[in-house]
Amino acid sequence: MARAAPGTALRLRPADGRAGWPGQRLAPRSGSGRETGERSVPGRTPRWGLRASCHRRTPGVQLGGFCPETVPLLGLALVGKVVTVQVSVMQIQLWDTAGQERFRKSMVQHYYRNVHAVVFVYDMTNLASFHSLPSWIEECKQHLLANDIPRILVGNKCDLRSAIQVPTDLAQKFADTHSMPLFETSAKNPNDNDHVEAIFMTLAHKLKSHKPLMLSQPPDHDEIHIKPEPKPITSCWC
Ligand SMILES: Nc1nc2c(ncn2[C@@H]2O[C@H](COP(=O)(O)OP(=O)(O)OP(=O)(O)O)[C@@H](O)[C@H]2O)c(=O)[nH]1
Repeated sequence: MARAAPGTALRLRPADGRAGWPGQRLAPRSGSGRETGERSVPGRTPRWGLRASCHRRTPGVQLGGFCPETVPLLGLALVGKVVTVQVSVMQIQLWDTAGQERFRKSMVQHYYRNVHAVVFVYDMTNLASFHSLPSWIEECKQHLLANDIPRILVGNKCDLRSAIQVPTDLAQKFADTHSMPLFETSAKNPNDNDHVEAIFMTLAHKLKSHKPLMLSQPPDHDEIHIKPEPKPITSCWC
């Protein structure tokens, strides 16, 4: 979602693969025909765990698993996911960008085109990542993302309790100031997988109510049926 701040941009596209989506151009096809892939684009301070959250680089995987990635992302990672929101089906593309500045410059314009939502991700064990959030919000503004598109704030690595540098009340205050729900989670802790998924389901709900980009096709597989919208929490799920 602007790179979720650091982070991830979400685009919705019809499941029938109609033209006009950047991901079509960029993403290799998986066996199922769903798109997953990666390409270069902007990012944030590296090593915040966004990739692990998005379970990138593995076509067809579910959101929420942990990828013990140790190599910095050099470009853009794209994860496709089909979700069912109430009676609607939508395909979500999560665009994870490189954390390193030098990989961001050339792709930044493309990256912000047709973004429908933003997940701002910071590393709870890295205060600098939290402090850079305003610059990511500003970057979204500069690229003309509408102020009212769905945005959420995610603190990752809450499993590293003894290393936490960003207290929940500080993050909550920031989230309130910017009218975003706050989630604190761990991409690593297997018990948190559902919670990571719940975060994206919250976003799906927000997207549904924000823009009726629902699909008419029934899903074939790899779908999530969701119930009432998960509530953001302000405490660690570990
Ligand atoms: N303990 C713990 N480690 C995590 C978690 N999420 C990610 N990591 C680790 O943090 C490192 C960075 O994770 P990535 O997902 O690659 O981070 P990134 O923000 O995408 O980094 P770039 O690819 O450089 O943009 C990896 O070694 C992950 O294994 C988490 O929730 N808990």
